[in-house]
Amino acid sequence: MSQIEKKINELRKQLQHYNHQYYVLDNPSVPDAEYDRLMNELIKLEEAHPELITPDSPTQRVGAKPLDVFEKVEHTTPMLSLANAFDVQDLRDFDRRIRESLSVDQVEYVAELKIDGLAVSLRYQDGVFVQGATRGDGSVGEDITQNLRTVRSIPLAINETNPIEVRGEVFMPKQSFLKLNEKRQEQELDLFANPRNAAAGSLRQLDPKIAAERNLDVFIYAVGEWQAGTSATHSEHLQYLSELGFKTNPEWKKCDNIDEVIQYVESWIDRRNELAYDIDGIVIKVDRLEYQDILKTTAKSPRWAIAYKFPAEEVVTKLIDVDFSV
Ligand SMILES: CC(C)(CNC(=O)c1ccc(Oc2ccccc2)cc1)c1ccc2c(N)nc(N)nc2n1
Repeated sequence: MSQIEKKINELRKQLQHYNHQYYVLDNPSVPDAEYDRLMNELIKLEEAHPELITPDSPTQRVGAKPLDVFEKVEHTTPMLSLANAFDVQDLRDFDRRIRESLSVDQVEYVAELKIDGLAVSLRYQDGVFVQGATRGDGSVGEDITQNLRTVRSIPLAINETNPIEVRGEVFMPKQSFLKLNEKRQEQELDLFANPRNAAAGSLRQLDPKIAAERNLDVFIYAVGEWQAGTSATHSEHLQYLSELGFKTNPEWKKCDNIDEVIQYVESWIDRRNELAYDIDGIVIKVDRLEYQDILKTTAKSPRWAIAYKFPAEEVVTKLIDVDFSV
């Protein structure tokens, strides 16, 4: 390996580490000036040696040209939707049905925040991000790889060489949403009605340079296709996803029974305005994967998971309701 290649690989490793600290762990470990100096040094070296550029290089976030159309993508495992629960009794019914099906007295659950964004699927081959898609109808989505590459908290490379597909929610933080609408107001453009629509509208842009400016973020919450999977529980999956370099939501909680789930749900009903992003409920999943396999799924949603929906917050000002249902 030449000195140049050594230098390029060293810069990539450093920048990938700094990116992980800044965008995934929200814990910057180097001054911006130092980060920019290293990035400029890598850009110059790659400009001088374009044959050494790889798709997972930190310089390759924003694609050059806009697409004409989004290609269709078939999901190898369905991206399931969730049945809803609207009150505590619905949660107790959910738990009773599961305990009866499994003939057990107690079931452990994982409770997670339900981010109000856009569901996406990310595929990695040989540790490199190769394709990203919208949920679509659950079986067929749209290829938005170019736009997802611009989401800084989506790693372009992970330390898992087996093929793996993960699912998560892309969202726009509340502050970014307010700033974007202020800018659009100045430019006399239509305003986005809420952060979810703004995120959907950003991911539907054919030009990745526009998506790159929208400060989108992601939380990964499930493993889809993964031959090498050896975890026994969903909570182990969440820990593993984080070790692989994915941004997972830190508020998830392992609950020993449905009573603990209900405490968690009730604790968040009044706390959601503390969060930097919108949530529209809590997702509750049976933790043991063997139980998930026994319970299986109905036509479109798992029997082992449910979404507790919060009542919609009253809308103070009704803005133009932009519909970018992706
Ligand atoms: C539970 C699941 C539907 C994801 N899970 C899947 O899509 C899924 C799909 C096939 C699976 O089974 C497989 C079958 C064959 C091979 C591999 C997996 C497992 C999970 C879901 C959906 C939306 C969520 C959301 N908005 N927020 C949070 N926090 N969690 C969420 N979780």
